[in-house]
Amino acid sequence: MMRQEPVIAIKNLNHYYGRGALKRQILFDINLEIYAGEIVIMTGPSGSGKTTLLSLIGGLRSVQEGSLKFLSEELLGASQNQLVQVRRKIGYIFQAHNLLGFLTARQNVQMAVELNDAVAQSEAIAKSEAMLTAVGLQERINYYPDNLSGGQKQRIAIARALVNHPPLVLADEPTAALDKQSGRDVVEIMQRLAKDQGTSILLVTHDNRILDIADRIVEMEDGLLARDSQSVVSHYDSGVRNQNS
Ligand SMILES: Nc1ncnc2c1ncn2[C@@H]1O[C@H](COP(=O)(O)OP(=O)(O)OP(=O)(O)O)[C@@H](O)[C@H]1O
Repeated sequence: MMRQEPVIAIKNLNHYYGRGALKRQILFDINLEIYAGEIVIMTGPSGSGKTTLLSLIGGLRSVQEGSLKFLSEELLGASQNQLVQVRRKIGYIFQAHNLLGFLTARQNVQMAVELNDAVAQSEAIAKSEAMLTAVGLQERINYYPDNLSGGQKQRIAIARALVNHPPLVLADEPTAALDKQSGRDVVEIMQRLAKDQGTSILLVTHDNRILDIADRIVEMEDGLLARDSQSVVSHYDSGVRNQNS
């Protein structure tokens, strides 16, 4: 079977901050492909370039050198308008969930639906409630974020990121502020929804307790992609192990 086009295809990507004498290279010759439905976890020490790479993939920063394709569309040289269109096709989940405090759980999700396409309000409400139910918040639909736990707030953020069925979700430390069980719940919900919808997830984390949800783990080190496990236990490895046991 032929493999589909990757959702993300990065080739020989370099990135720099500063200019003139202060110019400093932050990313070095990054090569990475992410396919539909894949969950990729990115780890690496602080300052290794993870957030920079995530922001380039998310169309939040302009690509300077190399090639970065989102759904076959080249982002090197893309206009601001093109980047806006790309951002519309991506769900973002950040450590600080960025919910609006004066809106209820449902209204926070509904806003994402209404910003994205011209749907009737009743349909936007129905979609938002269905998504909040999918993340287990059916009893909390009309609550304000301040009256919910950290894990529940993060589940609203997941519902908001996934409600438009984006091909890609970018998550930066989504479990950082959560206790062990809530963090686990949150990533398992992300995993289930991603598999159901065929969404790819790129998740940056320092949280070793959630590595097992990944199809692949990539590791950044000093601006280089130091390690890329094509799968956590490759078929080849498990085959060899079986033969020898
Ligand atoms: N806007 C900026 N201008 C100049 N330098 C920056 C800027 N943003 C980040 N850097 C530098 O680029 C390097 C990579 O930063 P980045 O935030 O991508 O790392 P990170 O791996 O995400 O770190 P952390 O895990 O702490 O979030 C760091 O040395 C940082 O100081």
